[in-house]
This record gives sequence, C-alpha cells and structure tokens, in this order.
Amino acid sequence: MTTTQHDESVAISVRDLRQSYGSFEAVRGVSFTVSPGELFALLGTNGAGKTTTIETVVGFRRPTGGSVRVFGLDPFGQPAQLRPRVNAVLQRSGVFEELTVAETVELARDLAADPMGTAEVLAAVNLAEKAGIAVRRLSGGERRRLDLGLAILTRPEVLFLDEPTTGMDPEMRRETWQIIKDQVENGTAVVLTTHYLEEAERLADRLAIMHRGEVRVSGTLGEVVSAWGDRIGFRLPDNLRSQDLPRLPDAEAALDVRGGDPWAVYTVTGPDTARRTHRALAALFSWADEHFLTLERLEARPASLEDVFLSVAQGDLADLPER
Ligand SMILES: Nc1ncnc2c1ncn2[C@@H]1O[C@H](COP(=O)(O)OP(=O)(O)OP(=O)(O)O)[C@@H](O)[C@H]1O
Repeated sequence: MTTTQHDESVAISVRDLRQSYGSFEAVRGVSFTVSPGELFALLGTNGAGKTTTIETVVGFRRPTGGSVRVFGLDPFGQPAQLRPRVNAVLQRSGVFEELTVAETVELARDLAADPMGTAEVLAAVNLAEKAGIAVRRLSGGERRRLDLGLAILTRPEVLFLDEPTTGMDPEMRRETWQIIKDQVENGTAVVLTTHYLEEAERLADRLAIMHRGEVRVSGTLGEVVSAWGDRIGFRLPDNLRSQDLPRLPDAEAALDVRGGDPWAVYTVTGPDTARRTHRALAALFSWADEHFLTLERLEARPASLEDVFLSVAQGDLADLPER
C-alpha cells in the first residue's frame, strides 16, 4: 500500500521541487503544503515558475528533483488513482469549439464517476442562459467560467486554478471568487495562481510569492505584510528635492512617482511598528511646520501585498549582473 503513511490533514505536499526544461531550471527548490479546506495562492513575477509548478503537481511532468504527493500519492506515477479526486483549470483548455455549452458539460459528465447535474453546474458558474450556444461564441470571461464549471463538476477534493479569472470584468471576477470560496468551504484544497493581488488578498488562507524559480516570501497575508512594516507617503512639495527630506526615526526614505508626481515614501519597520510610525509622523509634522509646508495627500498605512510583491520583483534588478 502506498497510502498507509499519509497524514490526512495534508492534501498536497511539495518538498524541494525542482523542474527543468533542458538545461534551464525553471523551478528551484519549491516547498509548500495545502490542507483540505484551504486555499493556497501562488503569486509571482512573469516567468517565475508558477505554471510549471502547478503542471508538475497536477502530474503532467515528472519532477527533476524533490517530491510531490497528493493524498500521499505520486501524481506523475499514480495518475489513475488520483484522477477522480483532483481537477484543474489550466491556462490551456481543451474544449470542442462547435459543441454547445450544455453539450460540453454533458461530455465532461460522461467521463466523471459522480458528477454534478448539468443544470446544477451551469447555475453554479452562472452560465445557465448560455446553455444552448456554441463554445466558440462565449466571451473570454465566460469561457473561463465554463472551464471552472468543468473542473468543479467532478466534485474534486483538490482543485488547481491557474489564473482562473483572466479576461473577466470586475463583477464576473467577484462572482467567480464566490464560486471558488464555496469550493474551499466544502473542504476542497485549492491551489491558485493569479496576477491579481486583490484576488489573493480576498481568497488566500496562505500564499507564496515566487521569483526566478524560488519562493521568496510565504505565509498568511498578515504574516507576509507585517514583516514589511508601515508606509508614510506624501506628494513631494514643489521646489523640494529628495535630499531636503528630513530623517525620521526608524524610517527609511525613498522617492517614488505616482500619477506623474514625485512622492516621498518612508518605510517604518521594527517591533511595535505602530508606535514607531506614530513617532515618525510626529517628527514629520514638526519638520513640515518648521518649513511652513502643508503635506499633500499624506498617508500612513500598513504595507500592502503590492508593496511586498514589488519588493520581491525589484530583487530582480539587484540580482541582475552589472552591465
Ligand atoms: N516548455 C517549456 N520549454 C522551455 N522553457 C519553458 C517551457 N515552459 C516554460 N518555460 C520557461 O520556464 C520559466 C517559467 O515559466 P512558467 O510558465 O512556469 O512561469 P509563470 O510563473 O507561470 O509565468 P507567467 O506568470 O508569465 O505565466 C519561464 O522562463 C519560461 O520561459
């Protein structure tokens, strides 16, 4: 038996995964676990290795190093045992363009052991009104929704979603988030890749940010952003240069550009960040008063997932060899 040692509280276990295309190593030692009823978001820069990771965990590729287990089974070596329990919405979907939406669902149901009913699936993904039209006539977002319907109709215990809301307008995206949340609430373990950071903020129980084949940051959203401290920002007053900005306690100054305007951005880190931010703001106001300046569009806020993401992405520049 291959499943005797498996810990049922872990649906997916990825350890030191490596994946190469020829001599190019696209995934370089990625590890994570996902439990039933948990959504794990895999974020990252373009070409970071998210799709390669998902395709390997789904079982399309044999890992070149490390191990992947889904319910204790090897997805590449034991696909038949996992097929009824796992489904995926990948970037390339293989549906017949000339079939209607309902026929496409029927076809997928024929291949499933205990599928949802056609009407139930179409209602779940809000495509009931499109049942009779050909797949080729669907909009990009509707097509993505059909892909999701085809994946959930098998009632998977593990669901992989590779950029599932690409091409959707904000309203359809929000509706789709609810469909994904329902899956997680029903106990499905979900791995999601996305370029929409808000999607990860709304859905992820835990997340990882990949860059150049490696996980650079991981944890819950709270854990990830709290390590990045607070941000104090304001539009740089006219006639002021960056070197005129004051030094603030426990804060590091940088210059940014927003909407064409130069911005001063201070990053406050360290234990008891709230207290440190308070002191930095007090010092900033004293400096502004002394110089008879009014700070425009002043903000003080915790770091956002976007701040963390950009820090990881900018690591790219630091990693580049000097020209
Ligand atoms: N079949 C392949 N052959 C060779 N290289 C590949 C192949 N597929 C992907 N790559 C390369 O591997 C790296 C990781 O690609 P991957 O598609 O996994 O990244 P990603 O994080 O999903 O990117 P994106 O966010 O842009 O979709 C990229 O540099 C890509 O060019």
